Amino acid sequence: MASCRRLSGAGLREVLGPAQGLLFDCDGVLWAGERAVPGAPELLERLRRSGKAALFVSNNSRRSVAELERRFSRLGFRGVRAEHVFSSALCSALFLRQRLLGGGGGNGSGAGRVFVLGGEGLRGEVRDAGLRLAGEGEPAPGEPVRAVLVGYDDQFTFAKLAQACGYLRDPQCLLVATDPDPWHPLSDGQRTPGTGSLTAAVETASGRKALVVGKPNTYMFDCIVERFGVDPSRTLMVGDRLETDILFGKNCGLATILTLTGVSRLEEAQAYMASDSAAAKDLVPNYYVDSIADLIPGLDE
Ligand SMILES: Cc1ncc(COP(=O)(O)O)c(C=O)c1O
Ligand SMILES: [Mg+2]
Repeated sequence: MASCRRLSGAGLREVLGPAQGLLFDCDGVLWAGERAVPGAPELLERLRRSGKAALFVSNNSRRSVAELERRFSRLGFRGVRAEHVFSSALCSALFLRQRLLGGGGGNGSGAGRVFVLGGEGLRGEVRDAGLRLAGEGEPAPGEPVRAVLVGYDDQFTFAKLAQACGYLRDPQCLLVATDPDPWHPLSDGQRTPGTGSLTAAVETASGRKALVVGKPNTYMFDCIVERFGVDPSRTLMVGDRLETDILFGKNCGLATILTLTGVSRLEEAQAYMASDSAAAKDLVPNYYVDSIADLIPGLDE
């Protein structure tokens, strides 16, 4: 059972030594806004030197993985390539390709279109997966919209909501959401709405329930396993949000580490641990650290 133990001293080597690799959430773990967490770039460098894999799983659907690769580099993380990054934008596009094209490639003709609530980063991933977007390209009379994809859309409007609901009257039209995140912290202590809040609006207005691709759903891990041979028993999940990252780790059979540089507080993890509910226990991390820089002493020189 998860025990929410501080990871320090000899415990660091005990836990990191046998690990083949680590999965890192991004926002709140590696960086906050435009600022890298102090020591995080050095940790990744040390992991590389120790021969341990580092892969990245983010619920942020704003950017394409190509943009995320540039962000890593801009914030001082060296050697992170796009193929190491599994964002909810990329994985939602892969999920839709599987559902609408049966996993095959092609130009998406005949699969119907996808109505995307989201920005250019998300739209680009859907196009790159070989799917066609509603409202783009050659008009094909009568071509149905086969899926509504809800992502982070800072241009969300009543008109778009109404349009999505129109498509969802067709029971064949899928309702898919990139991630369940309700809100995100801003640097001034305020909060900004996340995709989960937009998805709730679409669910309420359409009477449908969305398939949510991002963490805590295990789909991202399925994508990772398909691309890289990952052994869950030798992989650690590091995250800052209990309800997404830590539950994702638990759902995938990974040991989990909560870092306190982001959304969730230690007291919340302790409250879940003290709860009688079995579901609450799934949100308790195995370990916690103040910052991922605290992992550095557990690695060989
Ligand atoms: C729009 C959006 N979605 C999701 C996230 C969460 O991303 P991650 O899973 O990397 O913490 C953020 C973080 O700031 C965000 O701004
Ligand atoms: Mg995070």
